Amino acid sequence: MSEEILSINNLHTHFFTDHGVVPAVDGVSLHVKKGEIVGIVGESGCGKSVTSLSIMQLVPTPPGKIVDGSIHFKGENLLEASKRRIKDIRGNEISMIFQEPMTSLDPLFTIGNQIREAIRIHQKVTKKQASERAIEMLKLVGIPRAEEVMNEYPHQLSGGMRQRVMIAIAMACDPEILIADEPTTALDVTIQAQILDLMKKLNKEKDTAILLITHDLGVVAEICDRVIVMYAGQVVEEGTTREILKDPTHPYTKGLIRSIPKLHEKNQQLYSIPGTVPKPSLNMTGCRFKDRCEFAHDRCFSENPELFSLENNRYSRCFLLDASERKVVSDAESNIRS
Ligand SMILES: Nc1ncnc2c1ncn2[C@@H]1O[C@H](COP(=O)(O)OP(=O)(O)OP(=O)(O)O)[C@@H](O)[C@H]1O
Repeated sequence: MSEEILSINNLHTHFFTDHGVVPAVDGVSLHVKKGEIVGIVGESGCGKSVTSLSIMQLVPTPPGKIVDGSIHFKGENLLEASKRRIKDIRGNEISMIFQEPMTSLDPLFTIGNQIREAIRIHQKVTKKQASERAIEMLKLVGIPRAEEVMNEYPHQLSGGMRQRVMIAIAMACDPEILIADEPTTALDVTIQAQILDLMKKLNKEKDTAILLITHDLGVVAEICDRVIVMYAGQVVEEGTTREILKDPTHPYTKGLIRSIPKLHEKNQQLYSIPGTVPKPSLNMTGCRFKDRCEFAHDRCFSENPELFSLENNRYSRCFLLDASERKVVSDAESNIRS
């Protein structure tokens, strides 16, 4: 697991609206290796979806525009690639699945039709060969009665089954990387667990890298090797899932972890981070999280911290990480707890 296949550097994607410029993605860098599962996590409005849409150049233009940065896929800068090349990569080398499969599937066409179509766009195969591949894919994603389901319409399937179909379509051309934007959010927990298991299985069997976008750290904990925490258009923390969950350094990550309900605690008081994610704007000053941060001090209001590099390939955007100030975090925390 070493070859880097996706590399985003200093990406800036803006929306030019009547109310001003929204820097939805503001200097994001992220890297995905072959076979790796990387999670992008953050609350609604943090810029997760716009980051993933930027990769496939699916940001609505206008009002959106990638204004700076680079996106390399296996060494090729996608921002310099032709429209034809991007179309060829989409659904072939890089596939995407979204939250609500009903809106991605066409209600007027059978499941078989839609998978066959997805295969034939990218591969020179006969209709019969495409049908065989489609059935093989439906079986791979655990759809019972695959042959019959080929002739059914999306509304005849449950939400979980529709999401499996979407994964089958996404995986039909053996992509190098699957971008999954909140793939389990619309599903109930047991189905959610099955879909995550399926993604894990496909990742293992096919060595497909997965970029998983979610607001749910519980989902990240289930399947991701590494996690990138986004806040108001920027990366605020990055590291292995294990390290981040065990020892989060950014107050936002700490808040997200505190918000995960504990299974075995009776009468627990559910925690939520006070306030909401600010709408990004070009004239924001200071740390973006300062208004919701219990540790914010003067410097946080005047200066936006850089993404500091820590040990073990970890990164965090917080002044409290300075050796002396780090102590302040622990002191403040122990005061709060006592
Ligand atoms: N078409 C658009 N026009 C203007 N602003 C937009 C547009 N699309 C997204 N934004 C803004 O970009 C920012 C990032 O949005 P994005 O959808 O990437 O967030 P997210 O973290 O994926 O949230 P969610 O989980 O709700 O999808 C938000 O402030 C959002 O309002």
